[in-house]
Amino acid sequence: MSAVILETRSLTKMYRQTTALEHIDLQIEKGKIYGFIGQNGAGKTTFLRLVTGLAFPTSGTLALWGKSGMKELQEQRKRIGCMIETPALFPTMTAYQNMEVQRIQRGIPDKQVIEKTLELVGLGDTGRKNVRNFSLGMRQRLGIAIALLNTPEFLILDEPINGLDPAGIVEVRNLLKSLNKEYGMTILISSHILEELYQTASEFILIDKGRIIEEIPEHELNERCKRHIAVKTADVQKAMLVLEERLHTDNFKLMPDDTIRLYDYLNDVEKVAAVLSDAHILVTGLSISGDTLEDYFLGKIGGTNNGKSPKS
Ligand SMILES: Nc1ncnc2c1ncn2[C@@H]1O[C@H](COP(=O)(O)OP(=O)(O)OP(=O)(O)O)[C@@H](O)[C@H]1O
Repeated sequence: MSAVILETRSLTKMYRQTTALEHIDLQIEKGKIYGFIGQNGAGKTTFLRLVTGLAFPTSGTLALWGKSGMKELQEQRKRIGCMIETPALFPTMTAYQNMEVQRIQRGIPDKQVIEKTLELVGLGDTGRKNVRNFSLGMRQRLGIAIALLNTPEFLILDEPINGLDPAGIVEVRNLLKSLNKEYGMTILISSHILEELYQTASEFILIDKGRIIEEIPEHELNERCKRHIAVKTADVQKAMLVLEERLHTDNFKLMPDDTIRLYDYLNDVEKVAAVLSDAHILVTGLSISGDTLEDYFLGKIGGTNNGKSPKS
């Protein structure tokens, strides 16, 4: 079993009348990349602030590396690097100078860590260029570099992809993946768009209105969103045989509710219907199903996509 880095039990945060987080039970395991997904106001930042000690819970408990006492938690937090909200950068300074300010503020003695970290995030060659001339992707990477100054084991990033263009998203994605792969760093990243964290995170935690609505690994998410023809019939065994023998495919799966998911012939549903009908199989349902990631997320939280109802 993987080591647990963060564990919360019934973690709750109230702001006067607003319940920002309600009874959050979560476990973050070592070595994984977690995508923390929720719409604006869902409670993501509040959760990350509680973990990093920027705010205190109203009730519930939080443990880091198994430690939960106030003093011990503060000690363990030294093992965390975080970027919560936009990093405060000095635009008229270089990347190196910005890092130096942070290093001194945080009392990190080793000066060499700056060059090493800038290299790591791909900003080693920015020399005398001022931060105001950086692209958004470069600024985000500099923000991440600042979070990495203390060589953390657990990296927490709040919306690091927000506002980035596709090239910037790829830059940040590659960086996070390599930090995870090369250094075994555990990473928790928040976003309001599931699609953005797809291909970066290996686990997804969906949050809505202060509550966790789902925790799902990437492969299961793919499985659920994969487009397929859903075949419903009482004669499941015979239908599967017909698919194999007459359509020459074994690219299907029998689901627990006895629906057959066929991943072939998506452009020729009529052929599937005809073949099953020729074999005298009574088909009670035949439709193309499968969500886009965003539809899936909106379906989970009961929202809509541009006024369209989410698919079930
Ligand atoms: N300091 C605060 N005082 C009062 N209410 C707050 C405070 N911080 C957050 N809230 C409220 O708590 C809820 C959760 O906010 P939070 O910022 O954690 O959401 P979020 O998922 O991070 O969204 P966003 O991406 O918009 O920041 C919201 O209703 C927000 O208005």
